[in-house]
Amino acid sequence: MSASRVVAVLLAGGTGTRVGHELPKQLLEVAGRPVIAHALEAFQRSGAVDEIVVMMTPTHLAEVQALVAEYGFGKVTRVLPGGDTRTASTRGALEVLEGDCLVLFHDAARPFVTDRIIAECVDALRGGYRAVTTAIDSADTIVTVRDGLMTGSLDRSCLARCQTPQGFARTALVEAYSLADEDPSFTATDDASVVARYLPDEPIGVVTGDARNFKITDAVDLRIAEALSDRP
Ligand SMILES: Nc1ccn([C@@H]2O[C@H](COP(=O)(O)OP(=O)(O)OP(=O)(O)O)[C@@H](O)[C@H]2O)c(=O)n1
Ligand SMILES: C[C@](O)(CO)[C@H](O)COP(=O)(O)O
Repeated sequence: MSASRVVAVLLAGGTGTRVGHELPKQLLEVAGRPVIAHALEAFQRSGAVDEIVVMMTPTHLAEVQALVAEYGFGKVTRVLPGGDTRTASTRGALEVLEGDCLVLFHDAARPFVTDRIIAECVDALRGGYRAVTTAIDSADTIVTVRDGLMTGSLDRSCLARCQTPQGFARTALVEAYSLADEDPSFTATDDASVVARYLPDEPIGVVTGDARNFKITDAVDLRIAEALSDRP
């Protein structure tokens, strides 16, 4: 097992357009505290994590700095402005991280990440994987749609729905993003897919996720989160 330090990066640079509030969704309250505070609490509590960096919507850095102080999240070393896209926020974090650290990227919009998931992601990296994603089975059949018409369906036995954290040896993710820089058609909605695409020989471990670790995406998800927080 390597002794590399583990940095959790909370990706909180979005504005939450689909939720539709004026405040970014990660600052909206669920069970009496901001969504991002729930996620921060999990990484603060985890014995597997040494340091936390937050990539926040540039216009709302002060709110996060204030809540870090209020809740005493002592592992948070930096609250930095996120980029225009999720991957730009990831790149921003990679620019400030150094050395052979292990990095867990987590959506601040997933408040109910569990201790087990965090620990298993770190174990997988310490066990030798240079990339790992959290994922759960899909209960739904996934189909392809074009121009409003269903064009086919995918074999569900080899599909999974990605959650976060996604973890990496820092150097592996830097390498993948450097190759992505040379691709004019680059787009991605998560980080593990960047490794899958640009470092195809790199095995990517899969940690079993949890239905509670869902992403607050639409307004209804705030109500679901509120209900779940009453029933652990
Ligand atoms: N420029 C961005 C965009 C998103 N994120 C973060 O990535 C996670 C997943 O993104 P998403 O759910 O799409 O959040 P938003 O971009 O805020 O939502 P929307 O797409 O509805 O605007 C969130 O924690 C979000 O804050 C980020 O760090 N930087
Ligand atoms: C990273 C992610 O949460 C994995 O499911 C997802 O891809 C983020 O997508 P979003 O459109 O930025 O919410």
